[in-house]
Amino acid sequence: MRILGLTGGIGMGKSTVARMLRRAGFPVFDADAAVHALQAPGGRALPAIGRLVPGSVRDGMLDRAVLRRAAVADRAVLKGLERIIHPMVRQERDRFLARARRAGHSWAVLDVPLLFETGGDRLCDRVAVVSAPPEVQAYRVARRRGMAPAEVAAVIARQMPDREKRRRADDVIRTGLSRNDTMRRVRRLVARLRAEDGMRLRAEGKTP
Ligand SMILES: CC(C)(COP(=O)(O)OP(=O)(O)OC[C@H]1O[C@@H](n2cnc3c(N)ncnc32)[C@H](O)[C@@H]1O)[C@@H](O)C(=O)NCCC(=O)NCCS
Ligand SMILES: Nc1ncnc2c1ncn2[C@@H]1O[C@H](COP(=O)(O)OP(=O)(O)OP(=O)(O)O)[C@@H](O)[C@H]1O
Repeated sequence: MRILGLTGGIGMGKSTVARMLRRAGFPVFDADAAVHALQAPGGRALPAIGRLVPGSVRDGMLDRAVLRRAAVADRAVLKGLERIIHPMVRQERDRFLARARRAGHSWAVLDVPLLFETGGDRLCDRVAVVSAPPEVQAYRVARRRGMAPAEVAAVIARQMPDREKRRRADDVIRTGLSRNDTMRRVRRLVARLRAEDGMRLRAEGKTP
C-alpha cells in the first residue's frame, strides 16, 4: 500500500479535496477530525488540556474558543497543546493505516494540516498540497469560522508558508477557482495515482 499525504494551510480547501478523494473510493485519515474526537466529551486529551489551560474544560466539555484564544496568544500554550495532541494523533493514524492495509487498498490518504511541520511527510510516498491565493484563503477562513482577522493571521503565521509547501509537493491542487475546476484537478490526481499503480504492477511482472 502507498501513502498519499494531503496538506495545505487553513482554509485552502483541503477538506473539500479530501471529501472528493473519499468519494473516489480512497480511505482518508482526517487529522482535524481525530483532534476533535480526542477533545470531545470523554476524549482522551481532555484531562491534560484542562491542566494546561485552566478554565478551558468545564463539566467535561472543552470550550474550543477559549483554548484557541489561549493558544494564539501564547506560543508556550500552543507548544504544550501540540505535545499532548500529536502523539495521540500519530497513534490514531497508525491504526488507520493498519486497517487500510488489511483491507487491501493500494493507496491510503493522510489529510493532515501540519504534515510537513510534524515530519509526517516522511511516511508518504507522495504529497499533494492544496493551495489558493492568499486573499482567497483569508476570505474563506473569515467567512466560515468567524475568526477575528488577527487570529487568522496568527494561525497562518504558525504554519509553513504556502510557497514552501508547494515547493516540497509532488502535486499541487489549486482550489482558487470553481468547485468544478477543483473536481477536475482531483480527477487528474486520481488518474496519476492509478497510473502509478499500473506501472508498479508491470514492474512486478503482474499486468493490471
Ligand atoms: C487550537 C485549536 C483548539 C483550535 O480549534 P478550532 O476549532 O478553532 O480549529 P480546528 O481544530 O478545526 O483547526 C482548524 C485549522 O487550524 C489550523 N491549526 C490547528 N492546530 C494548529 C497548530 N497547532 N499549528 C498551526 N495551525 C493549526 C489547521 O489549519 C487546522 O486545519 C485546535 O486546532 C487544536 O487543538 N490544535 C492543536 C492540535 C493540532 O496541532 N492540530 C493540527 C492537526 S495535527
Ligand atoms: N473551488 C473550491 N475548492 C475548494 N473549496 C472551496 C472552493 N470554493 C469555495 N470553497 C470553500 O472554501 C472553504 C474552505 O475549504 P475547506 O473546508 O475544504 O478548507 P480546509 O483547507 O480544510 O480548511 P481548514 O484548515 O480551515 O479546515 C469551504 O467553505 C469551501 O466550501
